[in-house]
Amino acid sequence: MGIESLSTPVGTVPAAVESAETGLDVSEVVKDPIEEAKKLAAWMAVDRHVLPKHKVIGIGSGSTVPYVVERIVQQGEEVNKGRVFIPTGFQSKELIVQAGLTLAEIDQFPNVDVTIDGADEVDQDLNCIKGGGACQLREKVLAEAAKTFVLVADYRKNSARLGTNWKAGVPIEVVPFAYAKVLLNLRNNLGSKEATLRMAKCKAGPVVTDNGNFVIDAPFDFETFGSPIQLMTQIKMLTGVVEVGLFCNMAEAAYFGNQDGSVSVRKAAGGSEEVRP
Ligand SMILES: O=C[C@H](O)[C@H](O)[C@H](O)COP(=O)(O)O
Repeated sequence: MGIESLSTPVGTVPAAVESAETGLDVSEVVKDPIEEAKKLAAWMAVDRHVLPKHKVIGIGSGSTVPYVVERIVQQGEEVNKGRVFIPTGFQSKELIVQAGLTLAEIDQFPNVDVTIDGADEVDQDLNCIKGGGACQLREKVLAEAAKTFVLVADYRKNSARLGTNWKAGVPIEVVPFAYAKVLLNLRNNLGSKEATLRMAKCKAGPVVTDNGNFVIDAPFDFETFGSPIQLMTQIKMLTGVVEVGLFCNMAEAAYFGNQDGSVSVRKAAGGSEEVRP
């Protein structure tokens, strides 16, 4: 296997890799610091929050979540055979199936023990922006259904205030026939002059979500992000909006993997810690 194939695509569980030249496992040699940070956060969150007593587990979306699944698999067949795993979209459904875990849907198990998910940016109060992968609707349903909702991310997502590093705006899922009206509302009434319909790559036309809807990305100024709950409410009130990628007062804890190998843990109840696994 060549070096160019070492990066872990979204949707796969990372595995050890072997150098064609030496026959040695080079996964420990070629390390991407951002991937390492994601893994650190994901593993620690699983170790602390996915306990043997937890039987219904929500699996989020994005490039950090494969490490969550990887760690859950490491807990062993015995504990996992008594569990069901609920996906937040196509990608996490594939992850669950490929890992040999038992897939279920939220309408079968509306009471979720714990959901672990990634984030695009998290503020000091654990409010976050999600939906960079257009999964925010199902993600919010699983976050809300869970007794415990936990965020995992690398250090780039750790901000004092939303809108600091994530400049793409708030992802908003809209019903297709209402997108133009909602765009006007966002630009003219809520001050998001740069709000745009998210266009697909490798497909002509817009991104279509797992629910058959469109996504608008709406940037807001720094001041507006000072009141994320108010902003979320205003956007959600626009008719045609299905869900807003602002998750406020939902997460119990957030884990951020750092470049130095430590993990910053922040809790909604207050308090933070720097842990070196
Ligand atoms: O729609 C996608 C999700 O909200 C992801 O959880 C979010 O974009 C973070 O993804 P990543 O772990 O790749 O940064």
